[in-house]
Amino acid sequence: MRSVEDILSLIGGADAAAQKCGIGTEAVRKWRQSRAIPPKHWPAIIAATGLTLADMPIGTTAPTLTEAESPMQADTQEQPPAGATAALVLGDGSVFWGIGFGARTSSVGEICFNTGMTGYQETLTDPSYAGQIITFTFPHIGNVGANPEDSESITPAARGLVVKLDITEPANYRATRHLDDWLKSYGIPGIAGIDTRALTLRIRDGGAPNGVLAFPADGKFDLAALRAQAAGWPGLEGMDLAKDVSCRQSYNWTEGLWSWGTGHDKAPARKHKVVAVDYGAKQNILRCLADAGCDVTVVPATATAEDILSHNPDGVFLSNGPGDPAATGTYAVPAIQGVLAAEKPVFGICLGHQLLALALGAKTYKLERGHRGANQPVQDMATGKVEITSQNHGFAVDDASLPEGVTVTHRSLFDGSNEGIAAVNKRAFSVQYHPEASPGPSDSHYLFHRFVEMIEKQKA
Ligand SMILES: NC(=O)CC[C@H](N)C(=O)O
Repeated sequence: MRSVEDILSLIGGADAAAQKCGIGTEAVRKWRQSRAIPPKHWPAIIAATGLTLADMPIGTTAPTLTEAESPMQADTQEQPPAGATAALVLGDGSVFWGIGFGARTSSVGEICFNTGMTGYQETLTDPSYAGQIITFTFPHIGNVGANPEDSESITPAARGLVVKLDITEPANYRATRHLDDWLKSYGIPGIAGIDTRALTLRIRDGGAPNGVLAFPADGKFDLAALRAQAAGWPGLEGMDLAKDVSCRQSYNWTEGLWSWGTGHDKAPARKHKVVAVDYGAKQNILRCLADAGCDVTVVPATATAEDILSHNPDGVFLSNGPGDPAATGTYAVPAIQGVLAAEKPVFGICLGHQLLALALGAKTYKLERGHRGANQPVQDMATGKVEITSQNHGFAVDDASLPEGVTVTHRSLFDGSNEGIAAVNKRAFSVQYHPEASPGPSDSHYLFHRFVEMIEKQKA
């Protein structure tokens, strides 16, 4: 990172800088005072100096955005500012200009934010992000590159990423690729130089907007068309995406958890037959099940109760996945009801939790703002203990709709929403958060053992 003074001298002084950025010298005085240059001016500075995003002075204290300074104001300009190569265009017409990376293409989806400080590769490959463009609030994205071991799926489902700083050269011994190169190979576009703090505040206050991330190969932006595309996207509500990201055929899972030195271990003795319904399963869930002694057969999202029961499972696992649970429920609910009627122990995570709730007769709804990050506190209602959890969901189970015999086992300490249920007279439970979090807190690993204990009791 360069200092403001350094940059001003490269440009030829405060007056030249003010002119290049189309602002007054008073504004440049503010840069000096705060020792930071607001991101909206970075493209012009980069164009004038040949520096990179990594050189931009971000300051040591978080800047307070006043109305006048808000990048949202400046970024509604119709022409790309000097140096801008990509744009994030929201359904309400606002435009954030920035610098593109990854694949030169454009994609449309819901713009959400994730507050995790680690695990961008796991996040980008979590199939539950299908249909979404992820804003990372943590600024150092790309610093550990990408590697073949940390993916949660074979093909990433996220539609794009929005970051503050340019992605740097990887600095980690496990890195085998630069994140930019990795993104290109999967056709995922990214945009840097965005004031992610301002964008996140906007999502927090106004809900997750739909938008287009455009990084056109020819450098041309048809804003009217991009605005129409963003506004015309139907949104995640009512959208079934699980069957798009699910496996097409059943298969057996054998890999265990990752450890230093040995990588992904082979799973220990497999004592219980578990069928995992793949609505977009994160692979570390399958590893956790295998590690807990389960012989896992993964079946497609559209598997019927008959298909599932034909494997003669000791227990059935319902995976996480993208989209609106109510939409996926049209085929998943009858299958889960059939499994419950056969009195098989059931464990669900995230979308699997929502689908179990629907199968038990409850309802789900879209959260005003989703939970996405690795530091989400959840209370276990039975013990009063607080778990720090990893989460990624935009829908939730409506407590008020839970039928008799279904209890709330966990609750979010952020907004009080439902984080877990158990069906008292059936061997079925589920959580909204991700106990397999990789990387992330491991407070909730006990849930995999709870599932195995449930299976053992049923077998005894
Ligand atoms: N991670 C998940 O399984 C997400 C579930 C669901 N698609 C939601 O957003 O709430």
